[in-house]
Amino acid sequence: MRGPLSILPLRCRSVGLNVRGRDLLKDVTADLMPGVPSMIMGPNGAGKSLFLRICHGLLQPTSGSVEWSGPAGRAQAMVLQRPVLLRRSARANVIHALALAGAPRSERGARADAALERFGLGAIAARPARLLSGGEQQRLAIARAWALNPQVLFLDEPTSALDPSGTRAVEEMITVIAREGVKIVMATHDLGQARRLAGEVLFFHGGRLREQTPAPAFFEKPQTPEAAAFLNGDLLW
Ligand SMILES: Nc1ncnc2c1ncn2[C@@H]1O[C@H](COP(=O)(O)OP(=O)(O)OP(=O)(O)O)[C@@H](O)[C@H]1O
Repeated sequence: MRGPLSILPLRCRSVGLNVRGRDLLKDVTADLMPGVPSMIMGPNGAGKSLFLRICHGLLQPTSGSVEWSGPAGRAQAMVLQRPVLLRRSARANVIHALALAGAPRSERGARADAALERFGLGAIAARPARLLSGGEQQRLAIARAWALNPQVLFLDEPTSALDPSGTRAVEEMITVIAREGVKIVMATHDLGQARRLAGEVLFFHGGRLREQTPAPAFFEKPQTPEAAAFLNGDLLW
């Protein structure tokens, strides 16, 4: 774990999100602990993205509470499915994020270079970020988030728009980052990907957390019929 004080566990208690009378999330209670990657799984519309957004602080729940164990401010970051990149070079995108995070001006260039090199992106540093391929853009967005030294990194379906080689490259980055001690919390509905990356699975269906289970047990013997149907390819929403 980086930094002296861990912001984990993240404690979600009876979290609900009701929009115009509809429960998009209901009674979600979970602890996100330091350690292995947590995969947020479930069919389309299950509430995975909403849960991540609430954990990250982009959305406020309408009931319940979400509490970090320490000052979380800049110690947690999120990468979206389609990352937002500025109309600047790849390197300038990382430098801009470091500036927003308050990194001293004198350090930004070196830290940006280190982040790009760390993930094999040195060759694209000077290229306009918006003209990179989808896979390169996603890797840049993850490198940019990593450059901020987060303790927790939320990823919302980071490979859903990528081809197999782009997906593999992103998964390799995520594995490296997780091994460094950064807590990964990631939504995916790609079963193969979840098997490759998950330490535990939080399975959502219909806005509810149906189970939170260590990955091997989830894939071998899920606790709920909905998760079993999902693993079988029979649960589409
Ligand atoms: N701002 C909103 N207002 C109303 N409904 C919303 C809003 N955002 C999401 N929803 C609905 O909430 C449900 C859960 O959405 P969410 O994006 O969390 O699903 P998901 O599990 O991430 O699905 P997918 O795998 O398709 O991305 C969906 O039915 C969605 O249409």
